[in-house]
Amino acid sequence: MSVQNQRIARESGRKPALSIDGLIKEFKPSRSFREANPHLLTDRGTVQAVRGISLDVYPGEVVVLLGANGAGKTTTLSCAQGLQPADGGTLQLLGENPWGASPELRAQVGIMLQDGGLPQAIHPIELLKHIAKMYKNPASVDDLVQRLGINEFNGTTIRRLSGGQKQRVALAAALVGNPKVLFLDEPSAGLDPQSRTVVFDIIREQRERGVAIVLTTHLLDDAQRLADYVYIVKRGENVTEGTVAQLLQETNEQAHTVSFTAASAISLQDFPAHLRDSVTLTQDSPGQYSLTGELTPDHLNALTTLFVSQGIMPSSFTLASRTLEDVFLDISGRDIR
Ligand SMILES: Nc1ncnc2c1ncn2[C@@H]1O[C@H](COP(=O)(O)OP(=O)(O)OP(=O)(O)O)[C@@H](O)[C@H]1O
Repeated sequence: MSVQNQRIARESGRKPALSIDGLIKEFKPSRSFREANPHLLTDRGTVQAVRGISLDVYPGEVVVLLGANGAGKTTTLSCAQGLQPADGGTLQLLGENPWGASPELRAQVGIMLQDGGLPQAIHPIELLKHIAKMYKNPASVDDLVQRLGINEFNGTTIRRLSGGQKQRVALAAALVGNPKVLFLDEPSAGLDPQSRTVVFDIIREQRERGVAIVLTTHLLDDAQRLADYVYIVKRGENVTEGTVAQLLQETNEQAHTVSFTAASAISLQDFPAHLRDSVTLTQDSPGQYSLTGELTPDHLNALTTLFVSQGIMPSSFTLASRTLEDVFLDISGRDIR
């Protein structure tokens, strides 16, 4: 499905819970930054951290915003949450401009920040009960505490909690008000596998309830598992968008990887000449190989024929198609900037 058709399917007569159109956000950089990067400055001496990002989030879907460090994700979400004013473009959160939004609107929005943003000197359950009192129809604090295993560490103040424990409290705090829109900044960062599974289940339940969820993450495996729709941004601009299936299909339908472990040295020269062009063979670590590219059954046949002729029994052999991580690295570049 094309991006346009995908958009129509998502809209289907509904209004987005969050709509961002052409967001611009500028910062006044430090003097040293200005001197080192004059080419990045606007006429006003500012730097544009966000240069026209647009995105929509509909009720009952998980939208994942992906981008390298500094791409503008946090700035975009912070404008969408009404924490900073935009310098251009339009934002609508549940029909209102989030900057200067009414308390009624704020009560319908749950925010889980990257650094927790929680008061430090209080115990977790006391904090959650306190937050619950601010809402007319709060969620059950007991349920959240039980689901997220908060009892285990309630004897400790927030300041002394581990990173993963703080994350769990921050998620509970974002959910206490039964929000219609949920912002999750790196919700699974630092979580152990058990907590990660619980957090994923909770996110999916919120989606089933019709909550509009927007999240950022650098864990692309998590993004692939959770996302109904993905936006990829780079240097403050949209680069591409779509469902995970659509992004995988559009970028390179044919690409697969065979990973295998072989005790003997193997080279592409061992393959029939007509099968060498469309693939690459790399040795990722001693004896661990990846054959990547437009693989056909002939490539698999050539590989197993090679195993037979050289008496190799691979200790592992995996065929995988491209992942969201491959798409992201192709789009955002593989180098650190
Ligand atoms: N208050 C600020 N003053 C100056 N520059 C800022 C400010 N906030 C953000 N920036 C700059 O804006 C750009 C975008 O930052 P932002 O935090 O939105 O990126 P991000 O995509 O969330 O990155 P990360 O993945 O590292 O969290 C960066 O270059 C950052 O240095």
